[in-house]
Amino acid sequence: MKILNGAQLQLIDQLTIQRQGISSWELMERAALKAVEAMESDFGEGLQELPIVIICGKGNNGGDGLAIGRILGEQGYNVEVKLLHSENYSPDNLINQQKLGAKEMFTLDDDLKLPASGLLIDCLFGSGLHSELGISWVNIIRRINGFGGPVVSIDMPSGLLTDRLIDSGAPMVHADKVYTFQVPKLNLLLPAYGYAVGGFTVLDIGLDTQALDEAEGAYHYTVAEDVAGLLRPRSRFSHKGTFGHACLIGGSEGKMGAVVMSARASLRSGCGLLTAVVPQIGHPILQSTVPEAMLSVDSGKLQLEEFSNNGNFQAFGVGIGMGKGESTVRGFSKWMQDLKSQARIILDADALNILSEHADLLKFLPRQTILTPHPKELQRLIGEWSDDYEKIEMAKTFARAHGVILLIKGAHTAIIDEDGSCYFNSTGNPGMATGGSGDVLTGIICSLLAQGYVPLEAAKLGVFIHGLTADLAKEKFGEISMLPTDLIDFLPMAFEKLKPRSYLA
Ligand SMILES: NC(=O)C1=CN([C@@H]2O[C@H](COP(=O)(O)OP(=O)(O)OC[C@H]3O[C@@H](n4cnc5c(N)ncnc54)[C@H](OP(=O)(O)O)[C@@H]3O)[C@@H](O)[C@H]2O)[C@@H](O)CC1
Ligand SMILES: Nc1ncnc2c1ncn2[C@@H]1O[C@H](COP(=O)(O)OP(=O)(O)O)[C@@H](O)[C@H]1O
Ligand SMILES: [K+]
Repeated sequence: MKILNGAQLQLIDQLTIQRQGISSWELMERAALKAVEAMESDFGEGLQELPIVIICGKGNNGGDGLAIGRILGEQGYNVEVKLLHSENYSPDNLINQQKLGAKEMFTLDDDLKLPASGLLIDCLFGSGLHSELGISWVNIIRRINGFGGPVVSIDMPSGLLTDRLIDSGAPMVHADKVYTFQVPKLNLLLPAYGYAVGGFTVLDIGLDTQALDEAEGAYHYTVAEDVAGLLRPRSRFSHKGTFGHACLIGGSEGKMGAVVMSARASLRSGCGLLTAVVPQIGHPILQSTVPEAMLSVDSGKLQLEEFSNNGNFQAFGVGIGMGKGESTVRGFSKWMQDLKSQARIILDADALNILSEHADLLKFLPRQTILTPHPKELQRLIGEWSDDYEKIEMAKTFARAHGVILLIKGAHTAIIDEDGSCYFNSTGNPGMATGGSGDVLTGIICSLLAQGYVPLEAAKLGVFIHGLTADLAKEKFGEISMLPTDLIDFLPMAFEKLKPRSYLA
C-alpha cells in the first residue's frame, strides 16, 4: 500500500469523482459512513451510552464531521456538533451544514464548553492543513486535549501535517485513535509524532484504484496483501535441499539464548537445513534445545574467534548474542573479507556494532546485505540525526553508498532499499519490546534468504510475519506478558494466516 500526502490525495479525489461519475459530496458521504462504521466496530455498544461531541472546522474535514454528526444523530446517538465560525467554508461543508440542521457555532476566542466525558471527534483539520497551526489555535487544541474521554481524529489529528516536519510545540490534537482515509500518511508512522497518534486505522473509501496505483512516491506501507503473494507454495516433490541451508553465527557466554531463539525461529520459518556456528560453551545448550540444528563448534571457548564456515550455505545470519571481544572482532573481520560477493547475509546486533567501530569493513559487504539496527545501533552506524526526516535521509544515503538494505527496527519497522524506497511495516505491538524479539527476526529473515527469497522480499515478508506473530500472541498473552519465545510459537499460525487460500483442501 502506498503512503501519500494531502496534495496527491486531492488529485486522486478529483480523478475518482470524474471516473466514478459521483459528486464530491457523495465521496464525502462515503468517507463519513466508513468512519461511523469503524467507530461502531471499535467502541461497540458503548457508543450508544456516550455523549459524543464533534468539533468541525471550515474545510472538508469539517464537512466530514458534519456528515458524521448527521449520520450518528439519525441512528439515535447522543451527538452534539460544534462548528467553527468562518467566512469561507468549503462548498461541501456548506451542503452538510444545511443537511445537518442544529449545530453550535464557536470562535477561537470562545471558552468552548465540552461535556465532562464521552467521545470527542476531531474534525478541525485533515489532510488539507498547509502549515503548522499558529498561536491562535492553542486555546481550542488545549481544550480538545484536556477532554475527559477518548479523542478520535478523522483523517489526521488536527495540526499534524501529512508529510512534513513540524515545529515542536506547534498546537496539535493528541488523538487516541485516527481514522485515516484510503492510505496512511507519513507522519502517522514516525516516532516523532507518536504522542499525537495513539493508533490508526486506514479506511478504504473506494478511491480510484488506477489513480492510486499511478501515484508516485518512495514510501510504502506493508499490509497482508503486499506480502501474501510472496509466500511460495511447496511442491509435492520438494525435499530439504529445496529449502536451503541457513547458517547462524553468534552466541557468547551468557547470551546463548539469542542463538537458541534465532535457530528455532529459522527452523519454524521453513529452511531445509540449519547450522549454528557457536563457541564451545554453546555446544550442549544448542544440542539440547534445538535438536534439528547442526552445530559447527568454534575454537573459541566463551566467544567466537574462528568463524569457520565450511558448509555450502545459502544464507548467513550473523551477530546474535555474539559480543565484540577482541578475538571475535578479529574473526569476524576475517570472515567478512573472505565472503563471496553473491552471499546472502543478514547482520544484527554486535555484528552491526563491530561494523560501526570498523567502517573499513563496510566495503566487504555483499550487495543487498540486510542490516537490522534498532535506533541506537543505527545511530552508531550512520551518526546522529536531528529529527525523523533527517534520519530517513541519512539512512537512504547509507543504503545507497554501501548497496545494502537497512531495516530500522521499532514500531512500524522501516526497510530502506538502496534505491531509496522505504517500506513501513503494519504489524506488531509493544509486547515485542522485550530483549530477544530482534533475535527471532534475524532467524526468520535468514531462513527466508536461505529459501531463495530475494533480500528485499525476505526483509518485507520477515518483518511482517514477525509482527503478525506478536499480534496473534497478544490475543493469548497480552502485551505485558508476551515473550520472544511466544513469537516463535506463533510462527506456524502466522504463516498459515498469510498463506493464500486454496480451493483444494
Ligand atoms: N481525499 C480523500 O481521501 C477525501 C477527503 N475528505 C476529507 O477532506 C479533508 C481535506 O479537506 P480540505 O482539503 O478541505 O482540508 P481541511 O483539512 O479540511 O483543511 C483545509 C482548511 O484549513 C485551512 N487551513 C489550512 N492550513 C491552515 C493553517 N495552517 N492554519 C489555518 N487554517 C489552515 C484552509 O484554509 P485556507 O488557509 O486555505 O484558506 C482550508 O479552509 C480530508 O482530510 C478528509 O477529511 C473526504 O471528505 C472525502 C475523501
Ligand atoms: N512498540 C513496538 N511495536 C512494534 N514492534 C516493536 C515494538 N517494540 C519493539 N518492536 C519490535 O521488536 C524487535 C526488537 O528488536 P531489538 O530492538 O533488536 O531487540 P532485541 O534484539 O534485544 O530483542 C524489533 O523487531 C522491533 O521492530
Ligand atoms: K482531524
